Amino acid sequence: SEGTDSSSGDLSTSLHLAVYKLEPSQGLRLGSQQTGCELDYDISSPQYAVYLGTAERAGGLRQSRHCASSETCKGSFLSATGTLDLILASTVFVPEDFGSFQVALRLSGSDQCNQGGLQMAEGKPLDKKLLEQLQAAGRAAELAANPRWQEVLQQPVAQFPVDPPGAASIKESAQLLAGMSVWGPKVTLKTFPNGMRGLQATESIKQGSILMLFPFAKSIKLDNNSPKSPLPKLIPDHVWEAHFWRQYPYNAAVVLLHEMSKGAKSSMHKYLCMLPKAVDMPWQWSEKELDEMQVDNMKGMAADQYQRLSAVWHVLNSSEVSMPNLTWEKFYWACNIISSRSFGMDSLEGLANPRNRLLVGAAAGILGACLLTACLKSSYRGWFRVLACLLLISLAFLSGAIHRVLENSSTPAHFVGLLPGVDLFNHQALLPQPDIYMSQPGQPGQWTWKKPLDRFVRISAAADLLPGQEIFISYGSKPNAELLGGYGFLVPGNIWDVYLLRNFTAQLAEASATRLLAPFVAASSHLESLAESVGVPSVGALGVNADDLTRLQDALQPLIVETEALKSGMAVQEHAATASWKLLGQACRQELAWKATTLEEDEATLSAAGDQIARRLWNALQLRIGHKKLLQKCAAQADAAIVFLKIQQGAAKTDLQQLSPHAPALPQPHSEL
Ligand SMILES: C[S@@+](CC[C@H](N)C(=O)[O-])C[C@H]1O[C@@H](n2cnc3c(N)ncnc32)[C@H](O)[C@@H]1O
Repeated sequence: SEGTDSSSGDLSTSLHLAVYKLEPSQGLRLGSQQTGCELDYDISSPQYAVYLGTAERAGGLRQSRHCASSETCKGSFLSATGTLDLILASTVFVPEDFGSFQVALRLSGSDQCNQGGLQMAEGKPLDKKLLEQLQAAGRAAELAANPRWQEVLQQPVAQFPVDPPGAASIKESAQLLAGMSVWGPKVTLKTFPNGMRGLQATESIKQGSILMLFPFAKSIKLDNNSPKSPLPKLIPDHVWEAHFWRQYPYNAAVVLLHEMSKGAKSSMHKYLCMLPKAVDMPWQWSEKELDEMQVDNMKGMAADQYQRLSAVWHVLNSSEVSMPNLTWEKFYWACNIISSRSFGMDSLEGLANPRNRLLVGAAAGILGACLLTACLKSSYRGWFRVLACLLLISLAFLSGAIHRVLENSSTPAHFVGLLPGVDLFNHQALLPQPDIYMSQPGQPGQWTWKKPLDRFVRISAAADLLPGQEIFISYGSKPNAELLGGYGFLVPGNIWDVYLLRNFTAQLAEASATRLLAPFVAASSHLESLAESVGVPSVGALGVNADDLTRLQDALQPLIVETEALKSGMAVQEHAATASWKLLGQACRQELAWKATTLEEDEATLSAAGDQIARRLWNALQLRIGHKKLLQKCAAQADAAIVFLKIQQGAAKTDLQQLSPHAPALPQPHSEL
């Protein structure tokens, strides 16, 4: 029943059962008007962790109890000194849809307790003070149980609703998920307050325990390296081989489209209904929108992506391919889906191949049957029977050995696939460690199909997880531009963010034109090794974040020493350290000066736009704000290093104020170096 309810009668002997639906920030209040009554409660299968408390009518919490989700929560409260209210509330994360509870209550005590019965008020906001008390009690317990929770609570929540709507509603999706082959009893699907669909722990999960299993066979997948067409009837091998669409993500998109074309007949139909209707990628943005990112190569990258898509689309429409009813919109949707939610998986061919497994099994079976017959047939001579029996025993060991030989000689295959359920975890970019890892303990975010017969994708907890907590996986240590380009989202405050110093080579050349670095710049191999040493494979642009900067300086300094020493034969160690830091600081400031707007202006634009801001503009602004903060930080770090060196070198009188970390002032070109 829903709504206000009350009951009367002999409550000391009757159980009152009610199912209540609660709204966010609301509680269920059940009360007795009498003193000295005992209220037994029995709450079965709450969907979320709840707090129960009793309160005096005048306010103030008297007793409280935390009930974990899926725990059957039983106990009793006594209304010792006055009237008693039983309050049910979810506190830590008040879910949007609080769900339904079955609450069984039994009121006993004196006859007085029956008078007035149980008053039930549903859907009324809880007394603020009481709720705060409950929250404080609940949080204190949870914080004490897991200090990591503090970090999680402090994470900023993105204001913008980041997820595109799914084809199915969250409720439908949860039902669909339950009907699929995903095992994950402690995990539930949810839309979080920031509008993002993701997975939430419904109860405490211990570090290392498995929280989700998914059979590999139920995924939509293909071998990423295979030259053969996965759909030879629709796309002949020679067409498949001839085009670059054999590459990710186009190859897997074609397989997804084929699965979609089966409609309700597809074995993956439930999963397909859960996929987002649209994923917005930068290649779909207008030039003006791309400009808002203030990243040089974005337009080029977007144009390149669009051209590749168009080329594949062109071949798909040719007479050699028979994929009817395919539209451009469906095609690029599939590519975007693969790009934003597929997994790469290494597997072992050989035994992993079901046909090979069948062959090994059949051969062992036939041999075993022959030997068994030989064992049992009395017509054979005694010694032969003994030998046959021994062989039979060793067959068991033999099959194990064959297995191992095949396993070791198997070639690894790289699959790309969609893993239903597993693809509902969102990306953690605010903490270095994700909450979960896949299959291989100790290597969060990476996994290999170690055992060929291991047919389940396993998701295990990388830390203790608390009820109500969103569970994040890692998509890799990706900077925001890469997240935006490959997945259509970014994370403000992303700890992996990197800024590509454009034309760093040119800046070096400029710096060296008159002085130091001429031979160094001339030797492009030097530059390449420099780029490699900071983990950025491209020449001409170097990625910087605070860590890279130190590594970059480390790499730059000996080269300056080398060059200068060659020129003058002097020991230039000290000068080179300062020079390399100056060069880096200058590069960061130069980059900031090239931007069309300042950080302050961007932040003002963002806050002026408010909640109604267009999604693309929000993404572009967040990207460029993040970049500018990074550049300022790097410039400040370079300044600090120079000050430190000066102090070290005894060039006292250094005024720290002089080198303000955020000073936009530009060093003159060719200055001092
Ligand atoms: C593998 S899916 C994750 C599940 C997805 N939220 C859903 O409901 O289908 C990847 C997509 O989720 C969203 N996403 C994942 N992690 C995110 C994050 N940290 N911030 C914002 N959006 C995120 C992006 O839309 C991304 O393209």
